[in-house]
Amino acid sequence: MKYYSTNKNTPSVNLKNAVVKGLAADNGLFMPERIEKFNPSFFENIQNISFQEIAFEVAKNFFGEDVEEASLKEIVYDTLAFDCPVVKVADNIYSLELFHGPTLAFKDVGARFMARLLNYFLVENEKQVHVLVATSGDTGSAVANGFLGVDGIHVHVLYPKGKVSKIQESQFTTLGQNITALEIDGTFDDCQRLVKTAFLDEELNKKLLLTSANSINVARFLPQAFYYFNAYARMKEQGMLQNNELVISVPSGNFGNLTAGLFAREMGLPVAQFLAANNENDVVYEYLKSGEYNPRDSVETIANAMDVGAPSNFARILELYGHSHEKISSVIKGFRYSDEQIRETVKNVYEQTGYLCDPHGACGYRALEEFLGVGQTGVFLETAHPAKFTETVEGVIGNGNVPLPPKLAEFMKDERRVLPMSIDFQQFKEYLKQLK
Ligand SMILES: N[C@@H](CCOP(=O)(O)O)C(=O)O
Repeated sequence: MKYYSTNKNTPSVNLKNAVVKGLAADNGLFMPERIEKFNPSFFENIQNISFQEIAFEVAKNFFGEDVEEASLKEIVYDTLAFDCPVVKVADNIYSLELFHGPTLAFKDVGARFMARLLNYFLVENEKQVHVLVATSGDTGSAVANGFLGVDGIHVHVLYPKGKVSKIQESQFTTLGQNITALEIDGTFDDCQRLVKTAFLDEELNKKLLLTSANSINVARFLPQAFYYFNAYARMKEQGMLQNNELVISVPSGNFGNLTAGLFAREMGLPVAQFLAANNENDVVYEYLKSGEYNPRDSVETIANAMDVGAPSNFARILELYGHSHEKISSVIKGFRYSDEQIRETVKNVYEQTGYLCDPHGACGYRALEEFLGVGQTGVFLETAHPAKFTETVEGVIGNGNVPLPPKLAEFMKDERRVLPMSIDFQQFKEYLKQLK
């Protein structure tokens, strides 16, 4: 399969190149040249198929021509060493819990898959690979953990100083080994700008093998489609759909997660409607309403992983629907919530149902509550474990007792080690130039 750039100013590449380069040479995002539809019979029996089997079928659609079947199967099965269950929260509202992986956030699926696929492609490669990753909270830890201790790969995590939760920060600043945390005096968008500029810098690219592990990278982004298929299967299996239309609500920041859902729909997954639930970083929300897209600097919110002012994957959404505002705004409905509304939702859902949402999941839940009509069933993506946001969540539910899962407590033990850096690209470049 060939991958072309959304900017269409550079030749298409094969999967290996798309994964190893991350970003296209013309600053566009790679898109697969085809999206294969499943035969409708696949969905008739999907409830009888396991998560790993479903994921393997989806993976074959994208990667089957470029990765040997047995290896692809091993990569998929090894990636999904944990479950992504669907649980009932309220009448017709379900949570797709994506926080049962090693770093307790949805990024574990894509990051683990990418780490394994990169390893498959680089087996013969002698050169050290430098993975540059910008994070507003969750990607950094998932990528750091996915690549921890992997020979020949060094991960550099850029995160905005003071703008991620304490636990999120400890998850990528305490690991040491082949993981370096760069504390950037700016926003997530500044971090993303620095890494994208590095990918396009000729001098750096002559010297170093640089790649991205953000959802820019197709190997990080496409596997996120796995859990949409599995959610449908498990809901069907447990009689949660009852012939109702399925509405999926996605807390959205860089829009990789929602875009993966759109790809799943293009492959035939029966989804009636997607909801994009934003915090106050609402550039896509505005686009959906008006057709005007004006990226701008992000603002800080309590749903910090979604503090993105220039979402990378918007380019893929435009491409998927031929840049038609009409099509995009019919498939995706936008919702936007203030910090106050997010707190209110965490509290109300907890008091009314006993379910504790994290601030991002709360946006997803609220969008469903506002949108769902008769004959529809909704599922929201619970993108991270609420304990990753104890500072916020405990204050809201008035209960200083959100138990810290042992996996998270482990990260809090070690010493935090960071390299402070400004948003000046030259400083970042000097740092990269001294690497081997
Ligand atoms: N929400 C992210 C921001 C980066 O998104 P990605 O999906 O492109 O890696 C985070 O938590 O870091």
